[in-house]
Amino acid sequence: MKAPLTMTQASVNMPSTALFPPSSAFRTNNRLSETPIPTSELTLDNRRYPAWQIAPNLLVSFKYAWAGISYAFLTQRNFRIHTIMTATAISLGLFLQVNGVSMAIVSLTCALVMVLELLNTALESVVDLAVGQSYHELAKIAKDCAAGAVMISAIAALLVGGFILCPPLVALAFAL
Ligand SMILES: Nc1ncnc2c1ncn2[C@@H]1O[C@H](COP(=O)(O)OP(=O)(O)OP(=O)(O)O)[C@@H](O)[C@H]1O
Repeated sequence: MKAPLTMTQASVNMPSTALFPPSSAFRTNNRLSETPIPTSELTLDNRRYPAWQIAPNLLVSFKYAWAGISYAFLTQRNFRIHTIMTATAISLGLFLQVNGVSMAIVSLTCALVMVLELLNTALESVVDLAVGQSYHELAKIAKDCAAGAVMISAIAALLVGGFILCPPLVALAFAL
């Protein structure tokens, strides 16, 4: 039985044909049958449902990740707002010289909002891919819940930012 590859082994040892196999090999090697592959046998080259393309190395993975972030920034108004809010909160924290733990909390909370907005965008795309422009109650539930998750995280970020940044800001204002 073939031993599962680690990520490093896979990228060093795997021939490019394993990542981009011809269609016939794709079906046999990747076993696109209905037979489930035991988890212990899963490797990088026999993913149950391989993607149209798989990133061949870490650098290319980063490129795709950046493409996703750029897409969200260019197309999602809310993502742009979250980016500006994050930049403002972190700049303010640095300017007010709040302590390291507080900066970490502000950064993590802001990152959570941006991450959820990215996931919301991803989910919207998958839902649109599945149902197109037709109405479906489950599509509505999926999109509304994802939007709700973003909203809750944004409210939490505002509260965290307010609790951490407002006291030193007010103190500074009174000191002037
Ligand atoms: N296929 C669908 N079936 C049913 N309702 C839908 C469907 N597509 C969108 N909706 C409804 O319209 C709302 C807006 O959908 P849309 O895809 O425009 O999200 P959005 O406004 O871009 O969300 P966000 O502002 O978070 O990016 C959804 O929250 C949902 O209530």
